[in-house]
Amino acid sequence: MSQSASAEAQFRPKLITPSREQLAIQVARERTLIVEANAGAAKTTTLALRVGECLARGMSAHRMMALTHTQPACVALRERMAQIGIARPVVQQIRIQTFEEFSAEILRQIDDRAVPVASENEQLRTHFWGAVQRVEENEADPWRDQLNLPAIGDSWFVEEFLKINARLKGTMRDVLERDGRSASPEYAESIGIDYTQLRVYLAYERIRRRENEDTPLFRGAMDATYDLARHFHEGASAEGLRHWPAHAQVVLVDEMHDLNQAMFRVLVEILNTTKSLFCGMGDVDQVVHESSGADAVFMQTAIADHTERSIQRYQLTHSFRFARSLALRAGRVAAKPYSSEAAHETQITEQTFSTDEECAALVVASALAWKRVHWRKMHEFAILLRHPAQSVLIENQLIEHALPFAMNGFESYLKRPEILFIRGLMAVATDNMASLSHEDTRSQVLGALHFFSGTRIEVEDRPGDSQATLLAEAVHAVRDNAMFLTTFFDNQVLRTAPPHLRRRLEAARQLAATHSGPTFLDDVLQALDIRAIIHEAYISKERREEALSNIEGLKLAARKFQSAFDYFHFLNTLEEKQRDFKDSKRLQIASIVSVKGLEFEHVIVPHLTQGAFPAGNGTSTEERNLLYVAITRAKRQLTLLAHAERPSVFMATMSSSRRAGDTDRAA
Ligand SMILES: Nc1ncnc2c1ncn2[C@@H]1O[C@H](COP(=O)(O)OP(=O)(O)OP(=O)(O)O)[C@@H](O)[C@H]1O
Repeated sequence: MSQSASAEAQFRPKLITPSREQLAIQVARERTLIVEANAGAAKTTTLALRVGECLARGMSAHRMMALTHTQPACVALRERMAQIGIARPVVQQIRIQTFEEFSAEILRQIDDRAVPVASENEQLRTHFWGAVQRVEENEADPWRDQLNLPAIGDSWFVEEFLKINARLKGTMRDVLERDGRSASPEYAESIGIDYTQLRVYLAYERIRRRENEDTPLFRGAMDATYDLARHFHEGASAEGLRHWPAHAQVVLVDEMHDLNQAMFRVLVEILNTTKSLFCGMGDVDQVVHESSGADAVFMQTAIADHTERSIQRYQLTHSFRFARSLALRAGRVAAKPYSSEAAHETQITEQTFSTDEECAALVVASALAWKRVHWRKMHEFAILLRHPAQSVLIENQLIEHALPFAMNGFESYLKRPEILFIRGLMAVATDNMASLSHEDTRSQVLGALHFFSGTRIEVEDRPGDSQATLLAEAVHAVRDNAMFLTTFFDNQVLRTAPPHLRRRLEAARQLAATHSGPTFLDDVLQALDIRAIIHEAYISKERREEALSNIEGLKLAARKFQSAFDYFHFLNTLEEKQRDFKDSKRLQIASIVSVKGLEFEHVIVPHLTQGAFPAGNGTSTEERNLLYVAITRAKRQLTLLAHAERPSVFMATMSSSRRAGDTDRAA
């Protein structure tokens, strides 16, 4: 096959020599290809090779299109095409878009007016609180007694809502499954969500879609794909739409494993209305967006089931990103054949720890060792975490060792609401805003004070204004003037906090204003009864535990300073300094999900403890896929840190015959 495919190929790439697997895909004559590829096995590059081949055979770039999930993926695909020798002006003619951009472009011809895009979650929050208000005021709801509406500012509820919103739209479940049924608690349960959340979702969608008019009021992330998919689902046709790719000859989809129902519905419409050659690339073991409806099923028979096409399957099994040592482990995790054609080595190191402090110390030692050799390339060192709370001790130690870092996928623990709440309280108690010098930090602190104390903002002469509007104004005010925080605390927080909480807030403020010394922070937290505050503020057990670990981390770090004030001032200076560092000088602390598709020279995966990673008792597919994504980001070095007594079951999965502490070098 390799010789004939090679002889048949009319496109000769620059810089690389395609492997046998790549060549087979490059020249394949079948109309509908699905390529199952391993991580780092050159999906993007091979799509570029196929484009090169189609161009060499006389097809026009104007009639080619590629759909991806993210902007960086579009850029990467264009870059890869140029790298292998497709002229840049030709690359520019190819329609390469995210599903969302494509859908938005098509909808512009369908909408009867321009629809604003709400790109920030902050913008959606206002509509979200509007939806909560609607549900609250709806006396006609027969299941009203089953509602459990959030207090204004409950960021956990908003966060959950945003996830549910993404999931219901990604899976289109409410569109596909309601079928005339009423939105009852029973129905909510059948689609796996809480009744209150369902009600809020429906109210939110009514606001967004102007009580179900055709053209919505606004679109949030992924709403264009959902709206277009619904448009087709309701029977509308793509015919006659000016920017519809009716004449497309080549249609490509990268990261096909991340397709959800809404994207798939749009893709089906393209496949059914064109005579195009289709090639979709994906890795079923990289599905980690199940929560927004991503489903490997769309790489299986779905296309054959919904179009007239029959599918031909190909594979890409050799990694070019990392060497055989890691390919073997990745293959064991995903239970599939995996080899490597990388020209470099990948070193794998396994170490054990007995306490979380020890684990953090190993991470930092590894980062320092990397820095000694590669100080210019700190951004190529990535610490990949399964849970946000795992960053606490690591951040503390990185700060101690003056190692700058950037966070990806979640906030630094010092920016999480419970810590901001304490920082705000301290600043107010001492009437000194010097530790909150940045306006962003101040506005986050105000939000945290508001949230944890359950404040209901009241402004004279404006009884009709919504809480969301008043809060937004308060945030605006504190950005301009730091001292506004004290005004807000006195006039809003203390005035409306329930009596038991007000007493505790006043006691903590008093203590903070008059005491100092090593036990100072512990005493203030005790006066506050921070446990009770966290318990009241968060509904989820997981979130409460995470908040308490964040507080413990804060206490530990503050103990190393003369007083907690010194620590908060130190933090402030550090925040200022971190802003000055170029991204290339900062190592990365990231959630695994946020680094999909990226690669780093050195990846470290700490906290491989049974119960932490995999979380809970199980080894669900999602946990396994997360591990797979994490380890396959490494190019030259992978460090795995496992608990000495309770190692993650994944350690055994990955290395059948290795002992902990072994260092493995293989080409
Ligand atoms: N034939 C080849 N010879 C050498 N290197 C190659 C070849 N094909 C691709 N590569 C290199 O392999 C690396 C990984 O390729 P690519 O990014 O396309 O993988 P991917 O499958 O899209 O990754 P992921 O699974 O993370 O999304 C790139 O650095 C690319 O330049």
